[in-house]
Parts: sequence; structure tokens; C-alpha cells
Amino acid sequence: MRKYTLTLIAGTIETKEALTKQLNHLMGEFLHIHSFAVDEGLPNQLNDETILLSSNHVLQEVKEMLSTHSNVIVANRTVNHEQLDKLLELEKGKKVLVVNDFKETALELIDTLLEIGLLHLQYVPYDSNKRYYNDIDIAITPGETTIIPKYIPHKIDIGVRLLDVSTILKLVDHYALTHMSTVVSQRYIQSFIHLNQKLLHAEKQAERLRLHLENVVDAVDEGVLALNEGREVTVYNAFAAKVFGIPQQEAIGKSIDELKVQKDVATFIQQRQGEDGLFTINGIDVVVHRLELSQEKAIVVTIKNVNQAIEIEKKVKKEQLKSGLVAKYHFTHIIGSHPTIKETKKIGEKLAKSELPVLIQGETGTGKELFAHAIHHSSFRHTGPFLAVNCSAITETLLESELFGYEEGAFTGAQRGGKRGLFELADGGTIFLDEIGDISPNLQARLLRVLQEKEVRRIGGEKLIPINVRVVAATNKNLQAKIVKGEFRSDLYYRLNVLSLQLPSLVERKADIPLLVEHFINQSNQTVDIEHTVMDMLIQHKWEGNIRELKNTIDYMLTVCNGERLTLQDIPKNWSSFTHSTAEDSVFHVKQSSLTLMERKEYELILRIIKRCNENSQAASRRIISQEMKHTDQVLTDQQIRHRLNALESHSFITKGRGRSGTKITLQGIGFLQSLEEKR
Ligand SMILES: Nc1ncnc2c1ncn2[C@@H]1O[C@H](COP(=O)(O)OP(=O)(O)OP(=O)(O)O)[C@@H](O)[C@H]1O
Repeated sequence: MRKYTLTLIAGTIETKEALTKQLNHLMGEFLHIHSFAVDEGLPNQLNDETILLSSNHVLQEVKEMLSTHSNVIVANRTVNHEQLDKLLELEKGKKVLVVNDFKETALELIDTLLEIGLLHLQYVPYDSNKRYYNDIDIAITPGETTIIPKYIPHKIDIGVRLLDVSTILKLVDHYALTHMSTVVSQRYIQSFIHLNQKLLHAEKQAERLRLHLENVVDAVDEGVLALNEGREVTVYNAFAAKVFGIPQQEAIGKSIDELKVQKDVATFIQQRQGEDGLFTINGIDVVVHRLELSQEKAIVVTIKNVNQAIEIEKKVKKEQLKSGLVAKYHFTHIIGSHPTIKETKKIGEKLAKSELPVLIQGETGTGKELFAHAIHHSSFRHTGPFLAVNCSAITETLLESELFGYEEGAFTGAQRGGKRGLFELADGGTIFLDEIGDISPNLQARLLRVLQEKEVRRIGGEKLIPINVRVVAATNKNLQAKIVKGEFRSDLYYRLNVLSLQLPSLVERKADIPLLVEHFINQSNQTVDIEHTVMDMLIQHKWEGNIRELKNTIDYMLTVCNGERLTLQDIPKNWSSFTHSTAEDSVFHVKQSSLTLMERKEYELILRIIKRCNENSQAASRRIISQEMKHTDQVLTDQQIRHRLNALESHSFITKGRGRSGTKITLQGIGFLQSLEEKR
């Protein structure tokens, strides 16, 4: 094929090289190109008939040289499409400085970029007369990197502008290569296709990402709304659309005012910082939470249905319950068939259904805590937390911070972020204040305020936090006696004692002892029998420590027994401390100190004989005791033995029975025997 010739004159070497490359690519097989750059200097004579100038500026510079040439073409140029993907990566709305050799050429470039659809950027033409562009950190240039101001940190070189299609077609026409025009234009178009593909891909990716994000926010079970720096809605999910009653497609891109969101909500969203606001939007009670993203200067708003928020709270509480804030016992766990306890349980169940405070009174170990658990369980608050605190077990300061919580920095050692008190934690549930009789006057005053106002103020805090807690208190102290002595506030007493529950002592319901013994044995998972004598002794015991004492005794006996049967041998060795018969209230103890050594020996011997007989299922009659004593150095007349036995019986150390059962030693008797043996 015949080759035509062409002289190309560009301004710079870069332009020369880029345009030569382009021409060779498009028409290289039929065009021989001689190319020059003004910057390099031009030859004295141009031999080719056809001259292509890269721009009007070049024309001005070489005009004189061309006076003899009739075929001069001034090129139209356009951006290099292959390089434009660098611009696609920039975020929407980004401000960029467009730098070219002149302001006019920069404007031309901007026009071209807009024409080819790169509409997502804000283009600012570079003007060399302007000193400083303070809000721009990125510059784009078609190969003119050296002109870009030094203070702009990011530079994108989109490469030298190339010949546009009109110039190429002019050349085709000029050389009468019309038969080749299709090939040339196809080659030219290829570069577009490539860019288009990139554009399409980027668009698809962006669309996919947008759809993905849209699905994610739509799947969120609460309303999500975001406003950009210009306070236009950028995110608005399906839930938000439902609450506001404004479709998604209508909301995006609008301002809150344009959306006509109700005034109080709009003001809250646009003005308040943090925190939650409670609103009724279109009849739905919602909690609106507002968060400002400082870096993006955007606002994110979440909208939660109040009921849903409550459910979440409940779930949290359930988790708390799992972690120990749980009432363990029901009324069915309270063992007893004696009318007194049955009646007490019945009253307890009725009190449970009320919302009023309950005061449980009873001796130590009668099951006050058990009743408190059961009351919570049978109350309407049973799904809420149950928190028990023993007011006598911790120091006043600790108890105060446990109950009411504290703010960060309230005192040295206060936890960062402060701490919620038990009253806050028990919200929706019950707080059990055990040993209430032992709290200090200061705490009595604070507690009274909480009960009156139904609000707590954390230590070191200003805010009053509303609480919804039922108080169940318990004491084994005589609170009325304490009021008389000025140790307990009467106003607090009446606040706590709205509903009163008095628990019976164990001696009032001795008939329940076998049931309880069996219950404690079953609880231990051991299958053991219990000697009748032992059971009798347990029934006769004074049980000043009530059920706790009984439980401790059984637990001890189960540990030391032979695994089959609880016998007299298994009675605790330190029984005296289990008996709770103090020296003061036992005449015998007073007497014991005044007993002669001889008398102590006699009592010891008599009790030991009775105990041995009981263990061997032998009736311990006066006659047997007398016979046995004859083998010792303690010889007593029948009269003396009778006298001693009467004394022992009068202090419940033995029970006298006629016939085969004979005389039996009691638990107190065993305790007394042990104390005599110890003092020997
Ligand atoms: N009726 C009952 N049935 C079964 N166990 C019981 C019964 N009453 C009390 N108990 C058990 O006795 C022990 C003491 O009970 P609880 O702690 O409830 O007594 P309390 O009156 O609160 O004692 P305190 O006044 O000393 O705090 C616990 O182990 C409890 O499980």
C-alpha cells in the first residue's frame, strides 16, 4: 500500500510523542509521519505537503514557516480516554483543580470531561494568577504536571490530550482514504469502548454496593436515617419509611424540612446532641437516638419502637437473671404441713400479687429469704430481676454505693463511667433488703427518699433516675423496740411494713421436723435411715437457730454417719453450740458452775448410762442405772438417783418414759454431757 507523508508539529515533546503514537496506531500502515516539537526547535524547512499542528498556540508560533504550505490542519484534541478511570475512583462531589497550560485550555478540558459523562466531580479551572486554593487537595492535568502548585499533595496525570475523531476523519478525507475510514474509526472507537467498559464496571460495582448497603439497612429492625454534611437524607430504610409514612424514593436527597417530618422530631434530629428522645410519630411511640459523625459531619438517627426497646431491655434483664440475679425458690420449695406454716404460705402468695412493699419478720433461720424469693416468683414481676442484698454483711459506704450506684469520679477508686446501683439494676423486678434492721440512720434516710419518690440519685450525681422496683425487706430484729430506742426511723418502718408477714419459729411447728429432716436427707442424695431416738431428740430440741440450725445438724450428721443410719453417735460433738441454750437462760448452766466436782461426775455418769442404753435400744430404767453405777466408784442410793433424774428432766436433758421405752437422753442432754466431759 502506498504511504502518504505528514509533518506533525506539537508544542512539547510529550505531546509530540503521544500524538505520533496515536496516529501510528490509527493509520500507521498508510501514513509516514515526521514529527517535531516547538520546544526542541524546528528544522529550517518542512518537506511534507501536509502539516498537522497540535493546537492554535502552535499555529501562532510556526505561522511564518508555513506561508508556502497550503495543507495545514490544526488539530482538535480530546482527553485520553484510557486514563480516565483514575478519575472514576474519586468520591462523588470531590473538588479537583484542573491544571492545563492556560486557564482557557483548563476550561476546555473541563468541558470535555463533562461531555464524556464524568459528572461526579467538582472541577475548578487552574488560574496561574490565583495564589492559593485552600480547600483543594487534588489536581488533575493532561500531562502538565510541572505547572501544578507544589502545595497540592495529590496529582493525577490523565496524560496528553489526543487528536479527536473530527481531526482523524479530516486526515482520512484529506488523503482520500475513505475506504479505510471504517477501520480507522473502529480503532478510534475501541479506546472509548474500553473506557465505557471501565465506566460500566465501576457503575455496576457502585450499584451493587449501593444495593447491598440498602439491603443491609433495610434488614435492620429499627429505623435508620442519615443526613450528609449538607443535611440531605442519604440513608433512609424501610422501617424509617414506615414510621414517617414517607416512601424511600421520596426521601433520599431531601432535607428534613422538605420531608415535612413533625416539628419536634425535626428539631431534635437537627439540634440535639446524643441522648435519646421519646416521641409519638404517626401514633407510634418511638425512641429516637441521634449520633453525630464528627469526621464526616453527618448525622445518623435510629428510630426504635418503644415496645421493641422494652423487649430489648427485658432480654438484657433475662441475661442478668442468668448471671445470678434470679429468684431461686418458689412457694413449693417451702416445706411444712403444720397449719401455721401453711397459713403463712397462703398469706405470702396473696401478698405476692400486690405491688406494695412487704416486711418479713421472724427469728433467724425461719426461711425469710426463702419467702422473699417465692414472693418475687409469684408476683407479676417474676420475669424481671430479683436482687438480694444483706444489709448487715457489708460496710455502710459499700452498701450505699451498691444500692444507689455512683457517678464517675464520685470518690477515689470509683469505677470509670460510674456504676449502676442495685435499685437501677432491679428495675422492673424486686429488691430484697435482708437484715434491714441493721442499716445506719444515714442509709435509712436515703432509702426512705427512694421509697417515697421512686427515684434514685447516684452518689456524686445530679440526675434523678426513675425506678420501678418492689421492695421486700426482712429482719429478725424487733423493729418496734428499735424505734422506741431511736435506732430505727418509724417513717421508714411504716413505708416498709405496708404488708407484713410473720414467720413461725420451728418450735411452734415441731410436727414439721420429721418432714424437714427427710427433706434435707433427700437433698443430700444419700439414702440413710434415722434412729427413732435421734428423731425424738431432734423433735424435742429447742432449735433457736430454727431451720438453718436443723439443716446444719443434719448436714453434719450425714457427713459423719456410717452411710446407712443416723445414730446418736453422729450427734455433733460440739452439740452445746448447736443447742443455743445460753448460760443465762439455762438454770442448769448457772447451777453447773456451782456444781461440786462430785455432783458433776454423778450427772455425767447417769447421762452416759442413759445414752448407752438408748444406743443399744435398751430401756434405761432407774434400776439399770443403779446397777450400772455399782460397778463404778460413784455409788448412789435409789433416792439420790431419782433426785438426779428429776433435775435432769426439769432441764429437758432427759425424758422419762414408763415401760420398755424407758428414759431417753435429749439433744440438750447430749450437749450437757459433752460439756461435762470437756470440763472433766
Ligand atoms: N420451710 C422451709 N423448707 C425448706 N427449707 C427451709 C425452709 N425454711 C428455711 N429453709 C432453709 O433454711 C435455711 C435458712 O433459711 P433462710 O436463709 O431463708 O432464713 P432467714 O430467716 O432469712 O435467716 P436470717 O434471719 O438468719 O437471714 C436455708 O438453707 C433455707 O433453705
